[in-house]
Amino acid sequence: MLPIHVAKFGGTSMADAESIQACVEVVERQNNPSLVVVSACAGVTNRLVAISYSHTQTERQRLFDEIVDIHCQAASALPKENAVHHHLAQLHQLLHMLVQQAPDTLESHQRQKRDELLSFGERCSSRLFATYWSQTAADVEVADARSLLVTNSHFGNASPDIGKTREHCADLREQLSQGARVVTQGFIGSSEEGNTTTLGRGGSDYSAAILASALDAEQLNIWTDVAGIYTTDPRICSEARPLEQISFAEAAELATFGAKVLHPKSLKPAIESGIKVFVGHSRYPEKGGTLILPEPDERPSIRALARRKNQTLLTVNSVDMLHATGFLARLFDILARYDISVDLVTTSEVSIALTLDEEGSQANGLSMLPEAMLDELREFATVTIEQGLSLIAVIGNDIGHFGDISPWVLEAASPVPIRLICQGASRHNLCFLVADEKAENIIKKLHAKL
Ligand SMILES: Nc1ncnc2c1ncn2[C@@H]1O[C@H](COP(=O)(O)OP(=O)(O)O)[C@@H](O)[C@H]1O
Ligand SMILES: N[C@@H](CC(=O)OP(=O)(O)O)C(=O)O
Repeated sequence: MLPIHVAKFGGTSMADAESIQACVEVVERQNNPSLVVVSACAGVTNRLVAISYSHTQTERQRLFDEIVDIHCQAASALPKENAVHHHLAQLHQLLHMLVQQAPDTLESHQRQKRDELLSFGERCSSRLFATYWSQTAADVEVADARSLLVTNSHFGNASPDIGKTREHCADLREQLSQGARVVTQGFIGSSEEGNTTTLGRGGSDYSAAILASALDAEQLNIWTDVAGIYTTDPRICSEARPLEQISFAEAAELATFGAKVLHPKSLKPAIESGIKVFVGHSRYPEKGGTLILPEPDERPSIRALARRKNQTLLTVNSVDMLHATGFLARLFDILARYDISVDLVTTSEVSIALTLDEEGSQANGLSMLPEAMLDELREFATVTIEQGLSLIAVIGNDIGHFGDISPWVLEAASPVPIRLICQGASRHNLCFLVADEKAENIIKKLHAKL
């Protein structure tokens, strides 16, 4: 019996009938028993998020109609009499009931209901994938991820319970080893109380990694719309090159600093379980891809560049900070209470500058700078907010330990002012902030020297 593989297909690979059929071919070409984990069809989750924040019924109905259209398009290559049309109609009916409800006023209820709403994207796409698959193969089943992946009740950004998930995956492991073809949903899980949860935007990679670990899989294959991890986002720089290999640590840094191709959390379960991760193109699997390994053959000092747009720089200035203890603890406590995660930090005698990831929060419809939080900060400090910044990360190995790359960065950025620069906390990156509109050009200049 060959070891189990997990194949994850992202929203771009699930965009329409033709793309889904290409994914089925990819899976059918694999020799190993594979669990397929799918994301919602491209554009569906964004619309579901928009529904959950929209206060007008007309807007909600319009978004719902667009979702139905996306699914009908995706099902268009299936015979009219196929049961999937009936299944989709049932799911759409359930979704419509949620769409018609006015948004809840209680934030905690709202979060729980939002996760229920967001789950429909993957619930529909998994059904579509399984149906296309069953056109060419027997014994295709859909496993509800909510009976496999157990999480806490942190709706919108739930954390997995690895032990319980493992227990819940025992039957699935058996089924796969007996040759069953199983499709499940990425992104969604269930709390112990049985409520639907989601793992955060882009979380299907994370689901796939958690399930791969729970199934003792040998390899996790992430199939997307690019032939692997590139030296930088090929949409920014046409000169970007695919990387044959990259280390877990470098890939994690790339993902954290904006390379959408991989979810930042997805590597942890893979590292812990020693699972190899491969990233490839679902339309052109023959192009090869990137293997993420603990020890790649080469460890160049600069491997790749990443960019995260829409960064907010918060500068908190207070003379109380001078020689004071507990100041940072107080500041971070306030941020944590408002669920704000901090990225880069620099400090001086009386001020601290930190970046907050606005793009990620906006994708979830959240405000990055709630007034109540700013009021609490203003009780003991002056607060300055700068927006419209891009974080550029230079990623590699032993950065700052053997030779200094900052002159190279400063030269590429010049004459654009650098608002903040961070190096030293990790051997794998150097990060800096510049105005959003200047970032692409700087990346191209830096990339030309890679
Ligand atoms: N370093 C990188 N290498 C490859 N792709 C990258 C990189 N940085 C950003 N990307 C972007 O990530 C996209 C794939 O991620 P995403 O759109 O989330 O795919 P999926 O729908 O498969 O989850 C690519 O189209 C590419 O533009
Ligand atoms: N559908 C979810 C989960 C996901 O991972 O999607 P994708 O694989 O298309 O990034 C989202 O859009 O957030």
